[in-house]
Amino acid sequence: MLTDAAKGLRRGTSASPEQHAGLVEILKRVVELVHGPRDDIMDTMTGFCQIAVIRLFIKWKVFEKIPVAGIISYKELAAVVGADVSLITRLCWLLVATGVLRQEGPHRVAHTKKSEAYTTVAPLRAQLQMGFDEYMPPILAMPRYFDAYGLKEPTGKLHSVKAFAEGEPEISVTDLMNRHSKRVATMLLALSAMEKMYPHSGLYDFSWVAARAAESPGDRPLIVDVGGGNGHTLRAIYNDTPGLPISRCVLEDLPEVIEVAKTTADNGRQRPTTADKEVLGARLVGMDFFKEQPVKGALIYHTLRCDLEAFGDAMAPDSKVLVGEIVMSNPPAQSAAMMDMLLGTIGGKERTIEGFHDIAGRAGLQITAVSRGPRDVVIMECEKV
Ligand SMILES: C[S@@+](CC[C@H](N)C(=O)[O-])C[C@H]1O[C@@H](n2cnc3c(N)ncnc32)[C@H](O)[C@@H]1O
Repeated sequence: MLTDAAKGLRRGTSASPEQHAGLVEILKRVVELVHGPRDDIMDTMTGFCQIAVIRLFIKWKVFEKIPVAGIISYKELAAVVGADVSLITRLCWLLVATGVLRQEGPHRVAHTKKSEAYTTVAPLRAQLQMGFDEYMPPILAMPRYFDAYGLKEPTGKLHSVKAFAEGEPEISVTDLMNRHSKRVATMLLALSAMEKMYPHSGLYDFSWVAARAAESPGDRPLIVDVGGGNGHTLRAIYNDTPGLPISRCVLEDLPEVIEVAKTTADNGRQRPTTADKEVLGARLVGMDFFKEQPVKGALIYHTLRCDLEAFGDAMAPDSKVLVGEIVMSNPPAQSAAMMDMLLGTIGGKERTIEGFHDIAGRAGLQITAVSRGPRDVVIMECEKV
C-alpha cells in the first residue's frame, strides 16, 4: 500500500480522506518501529515549540504578511510585523526546520502548502488555536491539579482541570466559556474542521429520511441536530442527502451558540457555498439539552459528540435517536485515546460500547444498530425501549 500511495503521490494523484488516513496510519506505525524513546521525546518537544510559534504567528498575522506566491526577506517581514529581525528569523527557523515554511538563500522565506493553510480564518487555523488556547493550559496544570485533588478521575462539572487551570475551579466549563464569545466562536470553527477528521455524516445513510419526507409532506420535523454547534454536521448531512427539505430540519444548541451560529454558519470560508447559506433555512432553536426537548415528534434526534440526553416524551413511537460518538475499542485507537485525554480536562470522557449500552438504558433507549468507521468513530441508532 505504501508503494502504491508513493507512486500515486509521484503522479500527482490526490488521495481520498480515507486513503490519506490509511497512509498516515502506516507511516506512523513505521516511525513507531524505528524510533527509540529519545526520538519520541525530541519529536514531542519539537511539536510543542512548533505549535507555540504557529500560535504566535497567527496572533501577530505573520503568515498573512508572507506573499502567497513569492518570497520575503526576514528584514522586510520583521518590519511589517513590527518585530525584531532576530526574533522573527529565529521563530521562522523553527518552522523552516520542521518543513512548515521554506527558506531561500540565507535571508528569505516563503510559504509551503502547510503554512498557507494558516493564512485564512479557516477551520484548520481555529483547530490549532483551540488546541493551544483551550487544551494546553489544563494539560500543563495537571501535575498541580492532581496534587490538589488527589489521584482521582476528574469527572464532575465543577473542579474540572480546565477551570482549575484558569483559577476558577468553582465554576463549570460552560459558565467559564460563556464569558468568552470569541473563544466559543473559535471552538465552533475548530469543531467543523474536526468533522472532516471524524466524518460521522458519511457513516449513516439518511436517504430514507428524504424518501419519507417526499411521501408525507406535512411539517413533521425530520432531523433535529441537538448540540449541533454552527450547523456543520447538518450541512454535511444536507449535502449528502438529495431531496432533504432543510426547512424541516432543526439546529439546536445553547441560545448564545445559536446566536454565534447565525453569523458563522458560512463555516468561516471565504467563499461560502450554496449549502453553507441554505443551512440557515433550517429552524435554529436556542435550548438547553438538560431540560425538556422543545421539538416534539421528530423522525430523528441526532446528537454528535454531546452528552446523551433523555429525549423522553419528545419522541414519537417511531422516532429514532442517532448518537455519533467515539466509541473506544480496547485498547483504543490513538486519536480516540488523545480525545479522551482532552475531554478529561473538561470533566468528560470517551466511552466503550458497554458504557453506551448503560447510558442508553438509563435514557430509556436501546441501541438497535451500530455503524463503525475508522478511528473508533461510531454511529449508534437507538429506539425507545
Ligand atoms: C463537543 S460539541 C459538539 C458539537 C457538534 N455536535 C459536533 O459534533 O461538532 C458540544 C456541543 O454541545 C453544545 N452544548 C453544551 N451544553 C449544552 C446544553 N446544555 N444545551 C444545548 N447545547 C449544549 C455546545 O455548545 C457544543 O456545540
